[in-house]
Amino acid sequence: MTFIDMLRQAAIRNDSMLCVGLDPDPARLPGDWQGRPEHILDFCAAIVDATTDLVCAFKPQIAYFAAHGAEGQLERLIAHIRQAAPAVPVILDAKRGDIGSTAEQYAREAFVRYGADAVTLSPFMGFDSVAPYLQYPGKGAFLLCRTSNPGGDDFQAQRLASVAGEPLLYEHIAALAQGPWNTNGQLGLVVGATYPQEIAAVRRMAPALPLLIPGVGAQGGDALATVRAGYAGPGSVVINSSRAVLYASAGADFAQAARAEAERTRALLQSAADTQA
Ligand SMILES: O=c1ccn([C@@H]2O[C@H](COP(=O)(O)O)[C@@H](O)[C@H]2O)c(=O)[nH]1
Repeated sequence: MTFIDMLRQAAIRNDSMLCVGLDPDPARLPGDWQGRPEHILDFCAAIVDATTDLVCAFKPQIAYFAAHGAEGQLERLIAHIRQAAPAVPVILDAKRGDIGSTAEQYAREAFVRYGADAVTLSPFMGFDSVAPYLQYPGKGAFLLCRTSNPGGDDFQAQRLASVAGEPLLYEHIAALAQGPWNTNGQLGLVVGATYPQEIAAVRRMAPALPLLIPGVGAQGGDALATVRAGYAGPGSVVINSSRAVLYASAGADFAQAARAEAERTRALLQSAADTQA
């Protein structure tokens, strides 16, 4: 089954557009695990177990594992998700972008070593830096388009005088992903919940692409405006929340608190979709 099909089916089955982001910071682990990176897997597995029926995807952020020499724990975590939630896709947030020969290795890392269903990529180095990921049939690739951080303005909001119609850079990326770059229907776009107007603009340009939307929760993005701007049916938006779910409680009840926060966020997002329908 392709990533796109898996995402749509998980969204329908769990009635959810929520993606729980797995960004385990050892300094914020609960109780006795605090400051102990060897418990990253224990922590993330407990979060996964508490939320499997509430999400359309899980998104581990590779930096939180690699920074602590915990790549082995990331491998075991993804294997755990396969067992605990076989129908929920895994999006590896790696934001890779390099020349083709190196990209081949990064693609192998994401899809063979970790067995992820989709990966995040920077399109900055052009199509040949993206193409190696498209050699894996059915796997997904989300291109950074209009990121959630304020510094995204520095490049993404600049006008491209060299392209007909003078689009902004992020609009150009959306047009490429919707059109010539999407050779096998594997691409999606990353658009921040902190910029709902830009989500709407991207949705107009790319009506069929899945949008990975971080920025609700800890970054303060407007969840309702996000859904209204981007939702186009099950699997069309993957709205990520990491810290707000992971660290809902620092105590022994951390997994229950994560579930409660995930339930609250899922319901909020669904309410916006329901009022739109
Ligand atoms: O534009 C982007 C792209 C990726 N991210 C990633 O999403 C999560 C957000 O975490 P929160 O704790 O919910 O703020 C994190 O892994 C980022 O690396 C993003 O925030 N913005």
